[in-house]
Formats: sequence, C-alpha cells, structure tokens
Amino acid sequence: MTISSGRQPLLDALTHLGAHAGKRASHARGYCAVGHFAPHANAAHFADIAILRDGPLPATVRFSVGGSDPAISEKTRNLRGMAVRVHGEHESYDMVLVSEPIFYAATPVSYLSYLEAQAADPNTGVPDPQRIAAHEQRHPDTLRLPALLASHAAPSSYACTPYHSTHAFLFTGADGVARPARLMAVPEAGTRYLSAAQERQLPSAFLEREMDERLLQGPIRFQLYAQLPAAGDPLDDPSMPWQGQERVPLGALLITALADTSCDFMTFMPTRLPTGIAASDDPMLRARANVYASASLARRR
Ligand code: HEM
Repeated sequence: MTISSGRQPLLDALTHLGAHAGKRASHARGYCAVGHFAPHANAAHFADIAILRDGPLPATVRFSVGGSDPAISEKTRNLRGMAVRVHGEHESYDMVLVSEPIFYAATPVSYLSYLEAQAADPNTGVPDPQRIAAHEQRHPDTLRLPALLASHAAPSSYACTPYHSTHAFLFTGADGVARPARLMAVPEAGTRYLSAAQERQLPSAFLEREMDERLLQGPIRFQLYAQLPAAGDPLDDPSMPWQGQERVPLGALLITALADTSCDFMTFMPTRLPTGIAASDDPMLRARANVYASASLARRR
C-alpha cells in the first residue's frame, strides 16, 4: 500500500519493501517510554548548551526493531533503535540511535541501490540474486553492517545493547571550538545477546514484557558519551566503524516507565539539534532530514 509521495526515492524504496499505512516506513515495530536525562557535571565544557547545563530534563524515548514490518519477530538479527527526545526549557534535542556502531551505507546513492536490490522481483517473488551481486560489486560499503548483524544474536533486552548515532556531529565547547564526535549510549546492565536456546524458545514478542519486569526493579540506565575520532576516522561515512577510543561523558539517560503508544505520532529527527550541536557534512545525515519529514507527513495521512 502506498504511503509515500513519489518525490523521495529513498522513502519510496523503503515503502516498496513493505511499509504499512499509518506505521513508520522503517523501525515500524516499537513502543514508547519515558524518563529523564541528567547531564554529567563537566558535559557543558565539551558542548556549551543549555540542555547539558540544566538539571535533569524529561525525556521521551521510543525503542524499536528495524524494518518495515510492525509484526517482525523480536528475535530477528537486525538493528534495534532507541530514539530519544530530551525536552529542554527552550530547545529539544533528538538522538536517533541504533544498536550497532555503523549503518548500512556510506551515501544515499549506495543506500538506494541496497534497498532496490532487496526488493522482490515481480516474476519470482524474491530478490534477484544477479541484481544483488551487481549492487554488492558497486557498493561494497553495504556489506559491513549485514556481516556484523549476522555475527551475533539479537539483544536479549532493549536495556542490554549499546546504541550509536553512526553519524558525526559537531559539538561546540565552552572554548568556542567545534569538535566532531559520534554519540553512544552504553547500557549499565551490560551487553547481552540471546543464547541459542533463547533464539529457539522465546516467543517472537518478548521485549515489552522483559522491560516491564526489569522496570519493577528500578529505572533502566544508559550512560551517554561523545566518542571522539582517532586520526583518519571518517567524519562523513556512517558505514565505517571508528577506531577512536576516547569518550567524553555527557550524562545519564534513565528510563522510568513504558508509555504505550504515546510517541507513535512523534517524529524523532536526527537533525533536531540544540544550538551548539550541528550536523556534520555526512550526506546520509543530510538526506535523513527530508526523508523523515516526508515519512512523518505520509504516516499522519
Ligand atoms: C538515508 C538513510 C536513511 C533513511 C532513508 C532512513 C529512513 C527512515 C524512515 C523513513 C524512518 C521512519 C521515520 C518516521 O516515520 O518517523 C526511520 C526511522 C528510524 N531510523 Fe532511519 N533512515 C536512514 C538512516 C538511518 C541511520 C543512519 C540510522 C542510525 C542511527 C537510522 C535509525 C533510525 C531509527 C532508530 C528509526 C526509528 C525512529 C523512531 O523510533 O521514531 N536511520 N528511518
């Protein structure tokens, strides 16, 4: 069913892979949570913005499973998402993060080719292996994330995986200098993937109940960091892992309760940034701004 306008090739390609009317064209399965963000005492040195100076601020969060199918099994070895909006007094800050340090493609052209290669051939009902092979030869950047996802089982909980921005952003510090960094959220519960037995035995939907039970013990915590690049780490390619090990602590994100469907019609925008944080020249990040705005409009129709 058509939910796209036809003016956004990337959105059209995602939609063609099976988007459902009224649902997100990507990360369709998910649910909402609420909590707050407590900045680290020194975070404003790194990024001189009100959100990092003020006390704990309310946050709306959406956890999701990648893909366009709202009924996708939560055991699927694909990306998990954590979208966060920190509600500042004057500005909000959206962080749209995924459970691996890299994304599918280096550029919008490469991502479009990847999505088109995954589409079912109308004659056979399955993707055309020759088209996939031709795509992979032209765009080897799109091989990295699928290999990483296949190398381990799905996270055993939304609370037990790190999340990453994959893009670099520019953070302007108290000294007026803008420094590139990627965002990462590190779970205090540690990183845990499903065991082989859990992959076989768990029902396809288990994550919400797991979170409900976990929240009975208290808030779920993530430490948010700015990951700094090492020399040579690319600032404009989310398909490449960074070697940089240095991290600046920005604060703690606490999830206190699940919130059902309250965020369903919110659009978390990777470019909704407070003054003091700017988008980098990453062409994927630039492309996302238009796509998410169009997707959101289409979803509300
Ligand atoms: C040009 C490349 C990309 C395109 C075309 C794209 C497209 C989309 C679309 C259409 C949605 C649904 C938006 C809505 O209806 O509100 C979405 C959601 C999402 N995307 Fe992307 N995306 C891209 C790159 C990325 C990257 C690099 C990341 C990694 C951080 C990412 C992570 C997510 C997450 C976590 C969601 C779910 C957000 C939510 O829960 O509301 N995407 N994407």
